[in-house]
Amino acid sequence: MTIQTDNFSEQRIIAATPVSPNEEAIERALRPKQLDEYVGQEKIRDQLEIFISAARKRREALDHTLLFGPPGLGKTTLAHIIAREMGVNLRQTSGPVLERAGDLAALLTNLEANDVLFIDEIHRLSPVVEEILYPALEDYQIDIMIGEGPAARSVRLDLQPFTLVGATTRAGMLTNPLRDRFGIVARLEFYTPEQLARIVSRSSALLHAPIQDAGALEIARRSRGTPRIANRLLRRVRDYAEVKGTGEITQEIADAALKMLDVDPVGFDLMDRKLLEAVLFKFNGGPVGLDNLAAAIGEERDTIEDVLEPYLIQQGFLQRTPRGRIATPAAYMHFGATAPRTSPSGDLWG
Ligand SMILES: Nc1ncnc2c1ncn2[C@@H]1O[C@H](COP(=O)(O)OP(=O)(O)OP(=O)(O)O)[C@@H](O)[C@H]1O
Ligand SMILES: [Mg+2]
Repeated sequence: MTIQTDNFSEQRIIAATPVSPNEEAIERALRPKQLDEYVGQEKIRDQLEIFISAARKRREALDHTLLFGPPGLGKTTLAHIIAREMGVNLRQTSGPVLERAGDLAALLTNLEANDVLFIDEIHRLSPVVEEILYPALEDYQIDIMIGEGPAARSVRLDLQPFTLVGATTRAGMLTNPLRDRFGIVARLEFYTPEQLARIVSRSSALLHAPIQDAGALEIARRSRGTPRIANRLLRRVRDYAEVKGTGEITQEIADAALKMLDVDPVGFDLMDRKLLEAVLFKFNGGPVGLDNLAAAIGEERDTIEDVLEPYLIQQGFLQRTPRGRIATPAAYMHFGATAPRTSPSGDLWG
């Protein structure tokens, strides 16, 4: 089987981003609507519960909230939950969509008291739009220019108090002044297999697909810590169960279906294996720089950094060092190879 590498995420079964508009519609249907349906991320949930109930008691807007973490971990879901728990409207937009200052001004002036403005990919706001946002966040005011040329003048408008919820896969790419204006900063973590199994079971109930606990756990273990992937694998396994089995998702059915999809027992697909094999065998375990790695596997830097690497690093197969990426002994073991006794930096592996 050959894989096109220029837009692999469109066909990659374990892509962490939605693969089609159709998938987004399915996701909406599976999305938890309240905080107590939201699985995992306990720390964030506990904090939000307190902050939301305090804000509601005071009848104030919730503090501006930044959600960050790899794709598919539930940022958009959480933004919707926040608005719902606050009992307010949610207006949604994204960094790249807001091209001109006027686009943002139009949104801001239409907000009602304590509403949530959700800006996805907030690290991609243009500087002119960001300028408008600062006073809006701080004082609920914006300055807009009316007219052009010598007759132009600036008018100050008062806004209703509101909550900005920003989401990003790249907190490091936010400008400091923007980051400083968020009172609540929540970093989403990868989910454990047990948490993902709960998500899979909940989703199968919503899809009316019978599933055994062991089947849910098998899907969960192979979902790269990511609910979006778990829900996608569930849908493919359900197809397999309906055609090749009785319809019920058992561990055997899940295992066979995922094998067929080339998702290995730890959830790596062809792209993960390609990346790790390149580090291990083309670059002798590293260190290898991001650009060299990107060229070797025919993938974009951003995709490697945002989508592929975070899980490999979190699982301890890969490390980022100042001199580049290095493969760990776990990576050697996964491919049945023997790790060198010393790490690429010269230390003995612990
Ligand atoms: N904590 C959770 N509990 C249950 N389901 C979840 C949870 N988090 C995410 N999901 C499911 O995973 C899907 C993807 O989540 P969501 O769209 O919120 O991710 P995201 O972080 O916004 O991704 P992206 O970075 O691509 O925008 C949702 O449709 C939802 O069904
Ligand atoms: Mg999202």
